[in-house]
Amino acid sequence: MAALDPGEKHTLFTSWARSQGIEINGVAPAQFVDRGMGIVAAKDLKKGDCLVHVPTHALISVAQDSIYKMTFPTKVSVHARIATYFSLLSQEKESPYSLWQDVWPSEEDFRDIMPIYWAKELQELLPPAAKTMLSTQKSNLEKDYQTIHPLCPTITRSTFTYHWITTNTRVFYWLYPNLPAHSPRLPKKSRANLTADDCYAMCPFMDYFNHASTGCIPTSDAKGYSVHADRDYKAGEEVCVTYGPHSNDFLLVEYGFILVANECDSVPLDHLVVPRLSAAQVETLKGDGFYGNYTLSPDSTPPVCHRTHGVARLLTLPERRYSAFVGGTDEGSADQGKVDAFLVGLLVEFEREIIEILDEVEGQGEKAEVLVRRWKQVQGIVRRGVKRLSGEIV
Ligand SMILES: C[S@@+](CC[C@H](N)C(=O)[O-])C[C@H]1O[C@@H](n2cnc3c(N)ncnc32)[C@H](O)[C@@H]1O
Repeated sequence: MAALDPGEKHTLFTSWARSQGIEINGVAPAQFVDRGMGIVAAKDLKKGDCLVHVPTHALISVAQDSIYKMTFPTKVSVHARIATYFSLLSQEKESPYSLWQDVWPSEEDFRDIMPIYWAKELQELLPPAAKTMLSTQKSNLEKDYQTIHPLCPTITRSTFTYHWITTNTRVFYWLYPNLPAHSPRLPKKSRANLTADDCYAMCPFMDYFNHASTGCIPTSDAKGYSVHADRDYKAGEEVCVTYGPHSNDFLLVEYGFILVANECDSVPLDHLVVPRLSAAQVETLKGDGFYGNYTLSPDSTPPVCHRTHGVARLLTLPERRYSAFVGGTDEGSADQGKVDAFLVGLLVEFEREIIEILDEVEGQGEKAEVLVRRWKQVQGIVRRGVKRLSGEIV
């Protein structure tokens, strides 16, 4: 349920956004109980209506004068440059973006929801996939802080962390379509060399949109970033965009929330499979491109991915049967019963572990509420996997 009058600071920011040329049509910011701010339809909307357009000159990217002129050494990531820019602005009396910065979640808000801010013992209770993602996130942040600290010693670790996480949770993918392919303003000086980590832009007002697995799909071109309605909306309904086809472990670590129903959800099985492999089997799998990323998806057919079928064959059958399967000369249906029985065994073992972990997580009280919900989802996915693989349900 949204509060339609979100308060003065949001009204002031919205007026400022309009003064920057940002078009806002029939939508407004609103406060929600469980997700901070979001966007609601301020009137009935029609599919295809342009709801928000942020012109290129209003985006904040490393190609924009104010960051480009900071002349960072090339080793400084795009993420770090943007976080540094906003960290430095936060130290100034007057910031050109103060009205925008005023409507961002506070560090206190992040402490509750973002796993990177949680106590170590709570982080230890994350599902394995989320734990791996958190570890990568922590080392990226640390690397960025260590490169920035000598260059900008006035930025404290906590200020940098806050702006790095703010950037992480609010950034849009921007391929610099307004710049020539070899512009010196491109982070790698040639469009062909860009990776996803180079393509960051902060978009004022657009960053109010919350995520849904089915929602509006933001689009960009040389003129800027836009959101069009993906369907008709009634006045008062929340309008979401989709951040991408992400699992709930990813959403939890990168954005601090999980969806109740997430059609893109899955449970990686690497922590169950990899410890069972001998060094020789690891080499074989690497050589065949079948090492790691073993995934259980509750609703796909079959419920585990092709890679998992491959590794399960290596672990249960003579190697030639595995080779025939990964080489594509045998689709492996004759061995399917044996392979499925092996997978069911793995999942039943995981289910036992989950019951113990849930006991521990439930003992952590209110601060672990999202973890309890996530582990129950994982339990549901694993149970469904067992039933489908054992033929109890289709
Ligand atoms: C781009 S911001 C969206 C605006 C944000 N809610 C705010 O208060 O400013 C992304 C953040 O919004 C929250 N969020 C987005 N979608 C959500 C959802 N479906 N459920 C709960 N929180 C969500 C998460 O905290 C996420 O890190």
